[in-house]
Amino acid sequence: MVLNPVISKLAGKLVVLASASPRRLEILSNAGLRFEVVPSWFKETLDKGLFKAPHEYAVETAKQKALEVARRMPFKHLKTPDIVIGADTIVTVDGMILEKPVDKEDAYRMLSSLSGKEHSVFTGVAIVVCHEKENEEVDYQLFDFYEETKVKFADLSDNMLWEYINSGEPMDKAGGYGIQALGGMLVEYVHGDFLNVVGFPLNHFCKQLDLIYNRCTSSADQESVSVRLSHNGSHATTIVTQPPPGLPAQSSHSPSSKNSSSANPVHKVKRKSSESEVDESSWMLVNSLSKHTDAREAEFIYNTTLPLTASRGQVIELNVTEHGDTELKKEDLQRIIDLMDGFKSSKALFTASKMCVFDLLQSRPGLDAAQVAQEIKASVKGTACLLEACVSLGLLKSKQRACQKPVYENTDLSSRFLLSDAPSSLRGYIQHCNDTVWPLFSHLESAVREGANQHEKAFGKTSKDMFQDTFYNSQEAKLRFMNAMHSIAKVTGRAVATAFDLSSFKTACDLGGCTGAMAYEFTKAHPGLSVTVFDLPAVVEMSEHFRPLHTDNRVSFVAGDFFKDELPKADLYILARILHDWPDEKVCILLSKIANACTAGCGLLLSEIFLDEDRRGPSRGLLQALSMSEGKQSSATEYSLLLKTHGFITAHVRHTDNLLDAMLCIKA
Ligand SMILES: Cc1cn([C@H]2C[C@H](O)[C@@H](COP(=O)(O)OP(=O)(O)OP(=O)(O)O)O2)c(=O)[nH]c1=O
Repeated sequence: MVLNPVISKLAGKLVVLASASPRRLEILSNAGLRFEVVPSWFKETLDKGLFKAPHEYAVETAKQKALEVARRMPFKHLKTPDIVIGADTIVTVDGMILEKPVDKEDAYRMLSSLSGKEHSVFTGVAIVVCHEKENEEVDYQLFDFYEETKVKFADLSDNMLWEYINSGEPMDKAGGYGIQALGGMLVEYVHGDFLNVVGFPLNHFCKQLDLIYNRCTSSADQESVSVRLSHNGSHATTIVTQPPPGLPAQSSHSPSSKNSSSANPVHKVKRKSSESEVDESSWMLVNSLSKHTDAREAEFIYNTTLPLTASRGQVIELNVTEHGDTELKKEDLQRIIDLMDGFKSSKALFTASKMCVFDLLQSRPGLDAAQVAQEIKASVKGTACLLEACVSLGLLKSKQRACQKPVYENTDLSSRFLLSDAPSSLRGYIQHCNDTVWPLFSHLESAVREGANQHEKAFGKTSKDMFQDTFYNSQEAKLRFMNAMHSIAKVTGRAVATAFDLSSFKTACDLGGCTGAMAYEFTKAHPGLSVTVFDLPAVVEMSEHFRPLHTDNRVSFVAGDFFKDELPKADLYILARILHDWPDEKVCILLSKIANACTAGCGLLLSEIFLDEDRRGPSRGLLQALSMSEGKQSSATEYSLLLKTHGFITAHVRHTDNLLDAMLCIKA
């Protein structure tokens, strides 16, 4: 192809975009590049004061984003990419660097500082080329560059600014505006690459790829630094050959050049001293990325005492710890054992919970096995085994005085999550897992063979309407199901409710909001918000039982079927754990109804487990899919594209550390 000879060179390679930006995804996929998205976990917290020029900050951040993903993938995704692309966009005005606003006031400050003036938008881009060697070693080559575009804003009145801010558009964009959408109306002129402002300088990127793939024949010719990373042991290895600002550089790079290069972190190893130069002024960035260390938590320490340097193009090899291999094998074995025994642990938890062991030991700590057996009406032998198993799982503690029988009490974990009346009780959901999910999973092989749910085999019912057949077919089953939804919503609700600034919304409607547990979390988190819970009449009539003791009247209930009936009017619709259960046709009906009920600027807050873009995790979401409901599990991008077809623009995506992720979309 003449138009994209370089892009087509990447066909067949595993190209990874280390970015959660939907704009970058769109620009690169529009250019015909095929790639996976693995958003970087690198936190954009480099000290801006340490950089001589703003673009250096953007380039360094882009590098860190790309390297974090390049380093993480062999461990977490068990595959090594061929190329990782990272980018960082910043806006600079009057010597200040503007990134994404943290709230509306911040957006106002940013936009008013841009009003009537010309400013610069810089995007730093890093391309990490990975060469996998024998022994699972990886050489990294790093290429980076930046692009500057000048943008002039018209004079903006306060009214205009606030209307724009209230559209929700500024919040995930550098400088608080999106030139490609409503923000385009604020702009008088653009000098330079427009796509650079949107987040990715495509033209410069193609030129850079051309340099890498067409012009250079050997790595030594290129403006890059190679680093070899070994990941076949318990420690990863890499060394930094070029320090961040403030530390002495080992190799010069021209400040006027838009191409600079460096390579990066990680180590805890023995090095082969013969393969490196020794230099008193050298330094090394050390990151203890041990087998227990998650890259997200890894802490970087500057260690000025290690005399190790490298220059451009030089490959440095470091050894892993001598015991790396042995440790890994032990770990592997343990992992398999944990997987084999996983079902036993689950069932022990379900049984102890069902037999009220945790409630009993909360009210009467210090009982021995015989006393517990008597209370739960079970055999002493069986109870003793169950209690000991719970101790081994960290759910109970046992104490034993000399010559006496052991006595039991709850751990902090069980007091928090396993008591019937704990604020974060998961007992209802655990019971649902025992009574409903467990029987379904015992027919997993049939489910996999048939690609269909196993309700009939597990419960003896046909499942045209799963909810009616399984969850609402008796008063008792309905209460059990509502209890399950209530407990999970109470545990996840706060993280979802506080994921975004919702102050511009006054009324919300929680579709399929069940007992209102999520709705109460939303009203707690947002004092100006009232929430209507919309659910089936059979559910609404029972919702009284779940009403919290202390509440004002900002949560109300309306009975109806969201596929058939008119939806209550609201500024914001909430869909939490709904879409994954329904087939595409039904999802389409529901989203069309929401879209029709929304005027421009209305919000849709979607909360689900978002799969990683490469569908390799999280396992909670992928295991949930095995129950073979008619719906499916999707990634944030897939949800975002789905909602786009219904006229919603994704404003923010949040991967919470809780059980559910969230996405806020605005009706265009
Ligand atoms: C100025 C401007 C920025 N932007 C966006 C591009 C970037 O997505 C964002 C700047 O934030 P970045 O930190 O560069 O990127 P990101 O947080 O969106 O994604 P990641 O860190 O995972 O790579 O601002 C626009 O969409 N339009 C604009 O006009």
